[in-house]
Amino acid sequence: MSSLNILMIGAGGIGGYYAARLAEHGHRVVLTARGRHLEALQASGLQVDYEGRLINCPAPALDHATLIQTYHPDDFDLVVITLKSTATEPVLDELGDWLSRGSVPVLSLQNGVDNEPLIAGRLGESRVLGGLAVRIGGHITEPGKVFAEGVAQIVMGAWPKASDADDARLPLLRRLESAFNDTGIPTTVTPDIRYELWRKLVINNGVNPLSALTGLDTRSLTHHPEFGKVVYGMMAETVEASKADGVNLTRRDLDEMFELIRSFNAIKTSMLVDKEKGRPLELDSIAGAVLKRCEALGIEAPYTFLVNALLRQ
Ligand SMILES: NC(=O)C1=CN([C@@H]2O[C@H](COP(=O)(O)OP(=O)(O)OC[C@H]3O[C@@H](n4cnc5c(N)ncnc54)[C@H](OP(=O)(O)O)[C@@H]3O)[C@@H](O)[C@H]2O)C=CC1
Ligand SMILES: CC(C)(CO)C(=O)C(=O)O
Repeated sequence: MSSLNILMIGAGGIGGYYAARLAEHGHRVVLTARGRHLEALQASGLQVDYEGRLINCPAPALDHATLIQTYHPDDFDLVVITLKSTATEPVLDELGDWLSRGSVPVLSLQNGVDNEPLIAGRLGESRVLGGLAVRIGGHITEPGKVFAEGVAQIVMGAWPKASDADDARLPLLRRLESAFNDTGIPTTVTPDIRYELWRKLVINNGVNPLSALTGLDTRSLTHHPEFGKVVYGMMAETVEASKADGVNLTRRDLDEMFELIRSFNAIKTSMLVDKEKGRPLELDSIAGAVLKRCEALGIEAPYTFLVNALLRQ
């Protein structure tokens, strides 16, 4: 199979990990970053510490102004967005006109259910692939260096759904699924990515804000006699919120997601990492997204309301 050309926008914990795995299997990857992380990537390349193995990835790394001057969007088979959700809109402002010059599909690998609509609003639905990074914990440990753990799956699909059997995104999705699996990234294509994004939001609303508030990892939270109940309560509120988007998650989704995170590694959530580094938190796209939907449905979400309010203080 021919190698892929992939542009990874915002190559931090998640983007850095997947980029390194793809590059070590011969795919061409270009990274974007900024600040000291970018300087380190340009000086010494990306180094990923994954499950006791060091992966060195000498992929080119650029800021967005240089990207625009150097490349045409259709130089790539795929653009992957691995920014924090707080950066989706500002980066679409930076790169939207450039992306509009081409037709390359854009895959979001971010948490939350509101990134794909933002990208679609700018580029049109037919270019958008929704996606999520599942069972992975990853973060920048120092400029140029990423630590990652977990089986690190990807689930992706045409957003919100393929228009028909001739949808041009379907052959690309099949090609990506096959290439990613060959590199050791367990990947599945789903016909209903919004459902999967909401199931992931159940996990993220359950553990991310509470971990940022308490400083506890996912295992400590989900096994804690009191916090475990709060996690379950916040997950249940997310299941209710999904109904506002016509994604009717059920008690079964709730229990499956609770069990998935309860049995996963003890992960320091991405929101806890951001809190410790004094960076903006993805609160609007996680707790805020749930509260907005519950308000529209006229229902209370007291756990999410309280934890969100305490964190925003
Ligand atoms: N980390 C995890 O374990 C998991 C994270 N996720 C989700 O994946 C997504 C990515 O998370 P994560 O990898 O942790 O994020 P990171 O913060 O580690 O990486 C994002 C990178 O994008 C950079 N960036 C932001 N704006 C720009 C810009 N304008 N130009 C160039 N670079 C920019 C950031 O730089 P700067 O630091 O300067 O802002 C940062 O280096 C999130 O939605 C997260 O919720 C999902 C599963 C697990
Ligand atoms: C909770 C976790 C690790 C699940 O993959 C996650 O998505 C995050 O930290 O943002």
